[in-house]
Amino acid sequence: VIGGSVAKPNSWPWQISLQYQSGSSWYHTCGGSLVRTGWVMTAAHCVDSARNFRVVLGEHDLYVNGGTEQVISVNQIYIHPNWNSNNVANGYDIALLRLSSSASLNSYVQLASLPPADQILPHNNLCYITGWGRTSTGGSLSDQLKEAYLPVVDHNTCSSGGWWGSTVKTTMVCAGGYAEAGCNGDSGGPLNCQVNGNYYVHGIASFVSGLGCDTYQKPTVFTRVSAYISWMDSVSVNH
Ligand SMILES: CC(C)c1ccc(NC(=O)[C@@H]2CCCN2C(=O)[C@H](CCCC[NH3+])NC(=O)C(F)(F)F)cc1
Repeated sequence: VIGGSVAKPNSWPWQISLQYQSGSSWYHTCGGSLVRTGWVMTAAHCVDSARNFRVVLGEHDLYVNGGTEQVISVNQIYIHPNWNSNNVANGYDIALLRLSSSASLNSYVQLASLPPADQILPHNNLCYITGWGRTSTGGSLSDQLKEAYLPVVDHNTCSSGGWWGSTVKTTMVCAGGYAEAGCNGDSGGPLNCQVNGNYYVHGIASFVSGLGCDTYQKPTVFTRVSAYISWMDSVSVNH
């Protein structure tokens, strides 16, 4: 996350850290959201490599054991069937992770609220991106979970010339401030949007400009969660 600030610990209790094993160590690679006690929602591009993954819930500082963490291994990965790892602009950058055991819900670990199917937020709707991603383009990951104010940029604006053009589809949500943005390592994490006073996860961090995370008129692009409610229901009801 570029800009914004360190979040109050566990104030986004559905946020998870997705980690992969290399040797005997584990590394943060992406964010994600707990959507059922046994299911995590993340980006397809986070899990389309043959790696061993685990999920850390109730996390704040990646390098400090705060005593609220729950570490659970990933049993099964369900990537959207239409996902094409060679073309993130096609969309479908969404995956569901089946956990090997159920998370215990408490004040540090809670389920995300998902929007109703097909809900589209208005321009400038209040949203926050959260994550442990790079804090500057090419910089290092954040030790502690960060949050940044990222208002919605409607499709009309986001897909216009000089902005993302036709790279952005209606199955995506754009959000961006001027100094604030998602960055590498925030992938898969939530865009937390306030609707009638409550926060809903409306986006899954998908891509930013290859020229830099906070490039002018290239807001952060998220998978639009409300476009995939039926797919998620079909996966979880059948597995
Ligand atoms: C032209 C279009 C298809 C396109 C647009 C932007 C990109 N951006 C990128 O590839 C930049 C550079 C480093 C990783 N990155 C990203 O945008 C990565 C992964 C993208 C998945 C594609 N492999 N995503 C993120 O950093 C984010 F925003 F989710 F936190 C790639 C392709």
